[in-house]
Amino acid sequence: MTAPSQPEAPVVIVMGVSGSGKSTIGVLLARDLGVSFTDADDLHPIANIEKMASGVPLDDDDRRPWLETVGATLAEAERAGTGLVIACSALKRAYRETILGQAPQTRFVHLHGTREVLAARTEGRTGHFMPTSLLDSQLATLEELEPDEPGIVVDIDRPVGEILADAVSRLTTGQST
Ligand SMILES: Nc1ncnc2c1ncn2[C@@H]1O[C@H](COP(=O)(O)OP(=O)(O)OP(=O)(O)O)[C@@H](O)[C@H]1O
Ligand SMILES: O=C(O)[C@H](O)[C@@H](O)[C@H](O)[C@H](O)CO
Repeated sequence: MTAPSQPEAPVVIVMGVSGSGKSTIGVLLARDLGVSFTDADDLHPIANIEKMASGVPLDDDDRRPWLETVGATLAEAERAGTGLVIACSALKRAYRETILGQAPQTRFVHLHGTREVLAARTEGRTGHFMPTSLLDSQLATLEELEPDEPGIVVDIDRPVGEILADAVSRLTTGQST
């Protein structure tokens, strides 16, 4: 499907479960699209970070104010015409709809991988608050990006450069899932 019109400065959420590469790909995607980058992990209330760090998954109530902040941040980028890439898990369709209610031009890049690849990635990093033990809850919560949602699904089982090139090319030609 081809989107009807593409804003010159895109507003994009790089989404997916913990360890899917949102921060890694998001910062590079922002660079290539010529817009700023924000990591939604930096928008979580401290209580949410402490909860995840202690091995307890967030629930809808924990995520609600955070998603409002993410949506408001994207809406401001839309209004100002600056564009923005945000790395944000956006695991459920209802969360994505909340964000679209605030920032309707948002497009999603869903970084998609198997549990095996995801576990290898989270186990391979150090100094991050999110324990690998929460991966199963992240996967159980995830509702994959569907064809009628605005965005693309990108396979993460390949080098960063390939993922990035695929995402840039499909976003800039207006492809959707
Ligand atoms: N394509 C890739 N190939 C190999 N390693 C990768 C790839 N993408 C990301 N990584 C590595 O996987 C780990 C997880 O990536 P990253 O931190 O970007 O994920 P994330 O989705 O932002 O995670 P979280 O949501 O938990 O913060 C990092 O150590 C990163 O360097
Ligand atoms: O919705 C959630 O449960 C959270 O956003 C998590 O996904 C983490 O913040 C992120 O993945 C960092 O590890």
